Amino acid sequence: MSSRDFDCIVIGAGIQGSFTAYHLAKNGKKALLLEQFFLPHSRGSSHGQTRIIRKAYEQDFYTHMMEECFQLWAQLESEAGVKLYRRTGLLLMGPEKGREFQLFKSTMERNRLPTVTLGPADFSQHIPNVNRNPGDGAFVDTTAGVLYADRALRAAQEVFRSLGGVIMDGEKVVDIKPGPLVSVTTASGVYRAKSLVITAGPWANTLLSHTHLHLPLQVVKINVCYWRERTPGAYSAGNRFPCFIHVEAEGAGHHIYGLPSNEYPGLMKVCYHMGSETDPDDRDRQMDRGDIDILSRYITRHFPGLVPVPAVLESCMYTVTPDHHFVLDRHPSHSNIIIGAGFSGHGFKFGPIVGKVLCELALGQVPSYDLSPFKIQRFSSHSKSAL
Ligand SMILES: Cc1cc2nc3c(=O)[nH]c(=O)nc-3n(C[C@H](O)[C@H](O)[C@H](O)COP(=O)(O)OP(=O)(O)OC[C@H]3O[C@@H](n4cnc5c(N)ncnc54)[C@H](O)[C@@H]3O)c2cc1C
Ligand SMILES: O=C(O)[C@@H]1CCCCN1
Repeated sequence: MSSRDFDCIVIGAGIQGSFTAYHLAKNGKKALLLEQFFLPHSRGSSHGQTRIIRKAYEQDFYTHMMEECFQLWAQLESEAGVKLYRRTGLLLMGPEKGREFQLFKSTMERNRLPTVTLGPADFSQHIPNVNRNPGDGAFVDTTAGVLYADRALRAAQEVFRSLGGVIMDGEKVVDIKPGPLVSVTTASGVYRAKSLVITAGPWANTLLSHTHLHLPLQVVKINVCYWRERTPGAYSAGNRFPCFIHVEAEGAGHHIYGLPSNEYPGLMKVCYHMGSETDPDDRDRQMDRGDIDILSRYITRHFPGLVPVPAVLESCMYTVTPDHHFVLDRHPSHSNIIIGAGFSGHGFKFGPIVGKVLCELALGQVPSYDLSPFKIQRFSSHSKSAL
């Protein structure tokens, strides 16, 4: 094999591509991970200090993946010798009789997951400094917590490299030629491989256009807001304050969620689970702050211990599918091109499993999980394949 020939090429060194490369290397494959920007960078979806990890989901298929996923995160922690997970628990709140709250609750019950239900009387004892809505139900997913995202991305890439994997950063893919050997062109030349995995985050459709496939993906900019505690530590991980998700919160069309103060002492991250459409190459031209207004009102009402003006603002992007489920599938016309896309703002925690199944697909193996919820076919009325 020449230095430009690989068993598999992965395009995009976000969390999904990095874990795919990691699993390929663990399988003894010669893998190349190509990234358009110099690493690390803050232009995609995987940067930043923290993400939520949880088993609480509306659908069983996500909950089922999390069992092994927690183990794989722990394995990466020990391989890289770095702490990636902090257990905090996750408070799930929402109208008790509402559809979403009931879906979360029933998944927890059906799967017998460790849960603490908080009635109105226990709530303020366990969750101080939060004004609960009358009529809201609340429970805690006790194994949930925080993942240290930047560290995790670096760790997956380091282990990949230590296993002989090659990462080429600052190398933007400008063309893909499908075939039994796929050719991938960057400014530095042409690479070839038996299979190709495309994990390009917000740029998925730009890359897929070289293969005449278009997926119904919406790219949105997320304002990542940190709010100052009036009393430092009032909502801190050290004081056992949990992550939270508030579903169907009044006046908000999408979830509002937060992580305890931890990475930036004295600041709690509280965000809106949606944003406004953006071009990933021009992200910060999108200046919509309607979400911040919603959050300020929410914080005034529910988190009296936070100053309701963001102290720190960062930016990130979601790539959203119509049903908010991922795309984990083979290309409909080229079976050796594998697509991981549309992680819809909740894909980070699944990185180790997404990487595992994309690696399995790339190697022609039967995937370890039922991937039917993630098939491209479900968009048949949306996707335009010119082939
Ligand atoms: C604010 C925010 C909060 C979130 N919270 C959570 C959470 O609490 N829990 C959770 O589980 N998930 C969460 N997520 C979602 C999670 O972070 C994403 O689902 C995940 O990071 C997506 O990773 P990715 O690898 O698909 O994309 P990316 O990280 O965007 O990676 C794609 C990579 O491909 C590269 N690329 C693109 N085009 C090319 C090209 N032509 N050539 C070479 N390289 C290319 C890009 O530069 C990029 O590095 C959150 C996301 C955001 C934005
Ligand atoms: O994936 C998660 O756990 C969070 C939930 C809230 C919105 C952002 N993503």
